[in-house]
Amino acid sequence: MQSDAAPGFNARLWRRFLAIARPYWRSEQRWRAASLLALLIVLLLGQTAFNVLFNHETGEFTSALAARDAERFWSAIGRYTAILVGAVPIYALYFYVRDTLGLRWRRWLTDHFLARYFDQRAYYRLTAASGIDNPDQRIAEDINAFTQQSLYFSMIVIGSVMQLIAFASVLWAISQGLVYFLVGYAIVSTWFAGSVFGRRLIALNFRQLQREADFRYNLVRVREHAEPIAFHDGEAREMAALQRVFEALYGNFLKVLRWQFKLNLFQYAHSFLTAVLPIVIIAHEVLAGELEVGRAIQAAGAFVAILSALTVIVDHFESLSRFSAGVDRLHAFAAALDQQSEALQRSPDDGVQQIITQPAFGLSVDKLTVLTPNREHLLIQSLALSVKPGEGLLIAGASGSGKSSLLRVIAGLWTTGSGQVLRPAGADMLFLPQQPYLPLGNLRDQLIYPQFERAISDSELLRWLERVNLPLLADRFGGLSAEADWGRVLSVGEQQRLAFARALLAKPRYLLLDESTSALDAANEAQLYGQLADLSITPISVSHHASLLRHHTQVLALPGDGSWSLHAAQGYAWQ
Ligand SMILES: Nc1ncnc2c1ncn2[C@@H]1O[C@H](COP(=O)(O)OP(=O)(O)OP(=O)(O)O)[C@@H](O)[C@H]1O
Repeated sequence: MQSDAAPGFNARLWRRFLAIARPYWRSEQRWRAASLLALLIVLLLGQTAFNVLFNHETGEFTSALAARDAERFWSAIGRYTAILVGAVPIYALYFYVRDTLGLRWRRWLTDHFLARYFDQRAYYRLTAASGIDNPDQRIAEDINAFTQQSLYFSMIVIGSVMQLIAFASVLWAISQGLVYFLVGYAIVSTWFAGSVFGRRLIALNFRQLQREADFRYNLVRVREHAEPIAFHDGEAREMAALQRVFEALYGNFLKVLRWQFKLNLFQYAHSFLTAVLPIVIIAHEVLAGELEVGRAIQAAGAFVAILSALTVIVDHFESLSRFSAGVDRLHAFAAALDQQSEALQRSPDDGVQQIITQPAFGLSVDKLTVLTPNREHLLIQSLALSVKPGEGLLIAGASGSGKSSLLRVIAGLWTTGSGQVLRPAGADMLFLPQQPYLPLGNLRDQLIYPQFERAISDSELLRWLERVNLPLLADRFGGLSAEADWGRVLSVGEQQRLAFARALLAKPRYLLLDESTSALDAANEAQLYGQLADLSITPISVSHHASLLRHHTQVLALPGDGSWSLHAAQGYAWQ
């Protein structure tokens, strides 16, 4: 898996963050989002106000205790309790609103990325070309982390500014020297944290996200290919591969931990010093009787509040570095999706030739030259043919000669090469692969995929199952509403017949069959092809079965060197 460029903590990251964040705040949901954000800021203001009040009362009852003034002490405690009653709901509501807004943002951004992921089959092209590892993780987890963390950090920054304003006057009134010291201290510690830990931790966290995703992807592959692995007795090899991927994850995590340890040393030294420094600095005023103890405590509280506001970056360094790694991963994903769509929109004048597909009633190709997606191999050169309705085409040739590739071109999945394809649009042309795709869902879903909204009666669906020689299938699983992992519980031949029933039901004018009946016996195969003729569906088949000749009118022979020849199916001498 190719890695994205190493990230950094800089203006570029900020621009990337804005590029991902901005669309939601300009979307149709912006008013709702803005109101929740405004509410959040109000709640944050409330929190800051309560922090100041708490700090003040803490100073008050400490001074009262020091002066052994019971009345002053109990009245301060009374006020403290009243403040508490007001503060608790504000604090709780703050988190509820923040996370609700985060969740709404996540839903919008997920929809947004999913739409781009499925637009013009980007999910298909991405796997082949872009070098974007684990798009699933980017959609499922990176978006979640992005929305949550963006709000978390924004609120921290806004809260810090409020805290700064609220406490600055308190501290200024008590000790101006402390304010000067504090500003210098904040600048030095932020600079130190940034220069020593910055780049390093971000790059390590970036790699960690990637390795975690790789590990999970490898585990998913084992689950998906459990049967072939078991047939191969491949456990040792799979386990070794998984251990290797995990070792890479482990090694990187160890490095993260070592740097976290150093960062923690610094952060704890920083925070303990913060607790004691202000008292040390103003102790002489208290000792000289110029300042009440409570005022000193209040000053120390204000000092800590302001310092934490000024050093937000130091305090949140670890999570900020993970956040920026996630921003980079999402940005790379978005950029790859944009690239895909730009490449598709590029006109032939841009110098890169593409196969042009246009809608038509029948199917024909002209001057069609097909290259592999990396443009390295010429598969077919200057092909010209037309398939009239009712006159099926059988594509024959050695393995690797480009038979399936031609179907991919006709289906519009590949555009590398030149020439023209005229083909029926949309549902008038359908594709049946050798290994059928059986989506998650019940038996009914398998038959009507992908048009789930189509209303077809159960009796009709059952009739279609009978027509592909699966009369007992529904009964066997408890009816059409039965759910199962169909790819596992059905034999490949049954899966092929089920997919065939789906194709018959959709009744396209042309059906592309890529060895779609390879697992069936000759009688079943003949019966299915017979159904195509009954429904006036014209087959364009890739097959190694000579028995299929009689269901087609023409044969396209591909020897594998780019050349081709077209023959009448009747009397064709199968090689
Ligand atoms: N995504 C791809 N990128 C690069 N080369 C590819 C890609 N897909 C297929 N090829 C290559 O293109 C050639 C033709 O592949 P294709 O799948 O069309 O063969 P085929 O004639 O259908 O073979 P078979 O009968 O074995 O299924 C092969 O050499 C294959 O390795």
